[in-house]
This record gives sequence, C-alpha cells and structure tokens, in this order.
Amino acid sequence: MHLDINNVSKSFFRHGEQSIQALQTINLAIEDGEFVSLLGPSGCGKSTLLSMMAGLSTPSFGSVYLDDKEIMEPGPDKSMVFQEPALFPWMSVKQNVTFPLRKSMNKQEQEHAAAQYLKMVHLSQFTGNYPHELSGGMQQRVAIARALAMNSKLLLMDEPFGALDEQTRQVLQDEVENIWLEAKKTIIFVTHSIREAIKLSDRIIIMSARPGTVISDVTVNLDRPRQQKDMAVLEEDVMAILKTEIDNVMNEELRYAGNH
Ligand SMILES: Nc1ncnc2c1ncn2[C@@H]1O[C@H](COP(=O)(O)OP(=O)(O)OP(=O)(O)O)[C@@H](O)[C@H]1O
Repeated sequence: MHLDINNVSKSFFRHGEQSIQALQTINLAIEDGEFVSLLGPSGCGKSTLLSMMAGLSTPSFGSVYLDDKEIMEPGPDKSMVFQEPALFPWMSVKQNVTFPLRKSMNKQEQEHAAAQYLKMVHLSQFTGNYPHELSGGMQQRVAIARALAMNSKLLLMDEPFGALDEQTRQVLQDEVENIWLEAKKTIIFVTHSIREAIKLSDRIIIMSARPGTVISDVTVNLDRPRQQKDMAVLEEDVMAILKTEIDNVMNEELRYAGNH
C-alpha cells in the first residue's frame, strides 16, 4: 500500500463564493505499515485532509492516490474511526462489527472476524451486549474492532480518543499500538495531543494554521513502548514548532472578536 497526496488544496464555498480555504498545496507520501499522526492547531484542516483520504470529500485542487488509484469515494480499502463511536444502538456488539462485512464475507467468516477483532480489543465477553450497556471507552473499542475487521489497507482515525478520560485514553493508546504492531496496518491518526502523537507515531506531520500546509515532517526514532522520559525532549521540540501556529490562531480569533 502507498498513499500519495499530490498538491492538494481544499476550499469551502458558500453561495458560490469561496468562504474558507482549509488546505493549501499539501504533498505527502505515506508508505505501507507506517503510523503517521497529523498534528496542528484547531481548524488547520486535519479532519478535512483525513476525509479526503477516506473518499468522503474530494480536493478542490490536486489528487489523493491509494496504490496509484485516485480516491474518489469511500470503499472497503479504507476504514475510519471517528471521535464518536457511531454504533447502531439496536444492534449487539457483534452485529455492529459484522454489519459492514455482510457483502464481502459469508456468515462463518463474519463470525470469525468479529471474534478475532473483539478479542484483540478485549471485548470477547461483551459480544452479545448492546452499545448503551458499555462505557464510552468500550464503545470506542467496538468501533476500532469494526474498522479492523474490514481488513482494509488503510485505517484512518480522527481523534479517536478525544472524548475519553485520560486513563481510558492511555489504555486505548496502548491497545492501538499493540494492534498496529500485530496487524501491521497503515494508520493515519489525527490528534491534538503532542504526547499522544509522539507515543504512537513513526512520523508526525505538523500543519500550519489555516490554510493548512505541512510545516514539518518529524520522524520519531524512539524504542517502543515509549517512555515519558525519552519523549520529553521531542515533546519540547514539537511544542516549539507548534507554538507560533497556535499563537497565530489565537491572534486571529482576538482580531475577529475585536472587529465584531
Ligand atoms: N463542510 C464544511 N463547510 C465549510 N467549512 C468547513 C467544512 N468542513 C471544515 N470546514 C472549515 O475548514 C477548516 C478546517 O476544518 P477541519 O475540521 O478540517 O480542521 P481540524 O484541524 O480538524 O480542526 P480541529 O482540530 O478543531 O478538529 C475550518 O475552518 C472549518 O471551519
């Protein structure tokens, strides 16, 4: 698998006029098995970029290619985990995981995949439960199992732990790291957290304030599992790169507030 983002810009229009330029001339190449985080100030276009990788939206300019085929629509070759788990409340945990598999696998294969991936996220005992019977962290694990069971080439995660408490977040970070090591997936992971990005990624793509551009492509060369003491220096470096961008966002918001 390789993912190529070539000269991608994205603008949003309102009443036929450009209202927001979200991304400007993004170029990125992502190789098989990499764990890549997208990091940047709020509103810099991380989710917009991810949604184009998922085929949920298309660039205004430039192209995104998965294995030399232009991404034009969602498909089974890419799966997505959102901040909210978005499970079907009327389906059991197992049914939620097997639902997207119904066209590509027979019943037995679906059962096997659900059992395998629910075991990976430590939910084997909850296959018959319904989403409302689970905690937020457990629901997010179901969403991760569902995405993994699709066995797509590319796993896209948009702030998957953003709505969870710190302890649950740390547990799920460890689980996702282990799954990534075991399942050898390519993961693109959007986060606000520098620490989370350093803990999990091979590469951190740091984006500028809007319109989002790539300002730094940082390789994380630390042994796994990563220890806080080893991460501290890189954390400061990344913070220094991001600080100017976060200041830009704050200043723009203050200017806007002053004018209204
Ligand atoms: N469908 C849309 N229509 C109009 N503007 C949009 C749309 N989607 C995103 N935007 C705008 O594009 C910019 C980038 O948004 P995006 O959600 O990609 O940023 P982000 O980096 O993921 O933000 P955050 O970190 O706060 O989640 C924002 O200014 C947002 O308001």
